[in-house]
Amino acid sequence: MSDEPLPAGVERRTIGGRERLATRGEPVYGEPTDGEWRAWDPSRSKLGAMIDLGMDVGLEGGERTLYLGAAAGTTVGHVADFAGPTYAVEFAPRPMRELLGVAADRDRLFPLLKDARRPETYAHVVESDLDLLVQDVATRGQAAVAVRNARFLGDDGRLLLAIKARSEDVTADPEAVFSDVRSRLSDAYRILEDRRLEPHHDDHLGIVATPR
Ligand SMILES: C[S@@+](CC[C@H](N)C(=O)[O-])C[C@H]1O[C@@H](n2cnc3c(N)ncnc32)[C@H](O)[C@@H]1O
Repeated sequence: MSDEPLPAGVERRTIGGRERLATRGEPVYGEPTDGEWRAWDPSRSKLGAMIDLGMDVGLEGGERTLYLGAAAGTTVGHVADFAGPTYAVEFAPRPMRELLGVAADRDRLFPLLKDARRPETYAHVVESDLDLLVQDVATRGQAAVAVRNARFLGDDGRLLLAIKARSEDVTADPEAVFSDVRSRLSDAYRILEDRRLEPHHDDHLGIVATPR
């Protein structure tokens, strides 16, 4: 838990007898609720973990957002509760079906069944000059995906990136993987902060960066 300011629309509230991160919206994954507020579980969300651990994510609320690796909408549902228009890219049809249900309750969430390695296939739909790019694809080549999608961010935009070490190389030392990712990202980004996401997620690195 930390004193970093939270984006408008994200609060620490007592739900179910303890203080938790929360956003206002329809429940998505059986999370505890209190009135309109629903708990944001950092152990099920890399972005939730980054915020809970006090990383300076630089969000204010209302950001125009591209989210890569949306899965069934656990995290992007929270993002769409506090952000502006939120484009959610996912390439697997099965989680996409659930994501469509999450979007049905959120008029700012736009699911796209697309491959994040091929941004040219959604560049005609997604706005440019975005405020925020969130990425959690957990597949090999995570840095390359972030670099390819930098084109959507405005000069002052933010990248909030989760890197899963085992997705790059199950046998490698996670610190060696993270060091390689930092170096590859430097083609397109300046890293502002990074930290490991334990105890919420083992062998993951959270990165806050801005375009070069
Ligand atoms: C760790 S899960 C994401 C969890 C999600 N971010 C959350 O917190 O709710 C990774 C997701 O990224 C998707 N994914 C992986 N590579 C992708 C790609 N190239 N394009 C689009 N989606 C991809 C996977 O299908 C999977 O659903």
